[in-house]
Amino acid sequence: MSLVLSDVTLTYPDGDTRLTALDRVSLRVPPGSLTAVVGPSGSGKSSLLAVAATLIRPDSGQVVVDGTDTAGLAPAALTALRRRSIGIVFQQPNLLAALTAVEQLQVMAHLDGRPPREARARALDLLAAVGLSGQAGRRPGQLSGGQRQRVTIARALMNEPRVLLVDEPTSALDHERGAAVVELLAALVRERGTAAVLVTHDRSHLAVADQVAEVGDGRLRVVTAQVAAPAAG
Ligand SMILES: Nc1ncnc2c1ncn2[C@@H]1O[C@H](COP(=O)(O)OP(=O)(O)OP(=O)(O)O)[C@@H](O)[C@H]1O
Repeated sequence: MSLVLSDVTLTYPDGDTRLTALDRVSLRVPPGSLTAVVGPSGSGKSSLLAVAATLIRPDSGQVVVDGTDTAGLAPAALTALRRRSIGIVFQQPNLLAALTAVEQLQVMAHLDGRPPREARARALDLLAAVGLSGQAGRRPGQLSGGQRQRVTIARALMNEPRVLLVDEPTSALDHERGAAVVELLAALVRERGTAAVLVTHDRSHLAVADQVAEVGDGRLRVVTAQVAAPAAG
């Protein structure tokens, strides 16, 4: 199992008391599968992703990424695990304005200390995989919204993460382009054996998911579990 959350509780300070954002949440995401997370605004979806990304430590419960229990890790080890094993795609494509598409990906490999020549070849392959071979030399200002979001997905996959966390990647796109991005995401994670979690408000995206989890009042309920646990990874 690439990502396991067990009995995770997360609270935030709220005046004199605490607000429970996640209440004993458990979720298992196998390699090569996509789990969609849906729920109303304020139900805890982003909190769930932040905990899975090890950006926030829960009050209690366990977060296991690629077999490593993150609870006991010091900040430096946590950063290394995150860089190596977790890819994150945010709602808004946060690309660097001055860099071309291929350079956006190369930066990730550079941060991870990978050789530049190998990184460039891999970056070009990934851009081809997301349908952008012709746009590798373009800067964000020369790309459409859907193309920019594809670059962020390719970038998140650059260091071959075991876990990919995606927060509402299509909120800036029209329905058709949004559906294309989500279908591409599902195909990529299956092909690469990545365990992906996709937060979405668009129920039409649920059709491509292997597992659908619904959050409400901090609780999480897996409403469909069709995950056949592919052998890869
Ligand atoms: N840093 C914080 N401090 C205090 N409360 C917070 C903080 N972040 C989130 N919350 C609260 O925790 C709850 C869950 O928030 P979260 O952002 O996880 O929901 P969400 O489902 O992602 O919402 P949306 O769909 O609107 O993005 C909300 O009640 C929110 O107000």
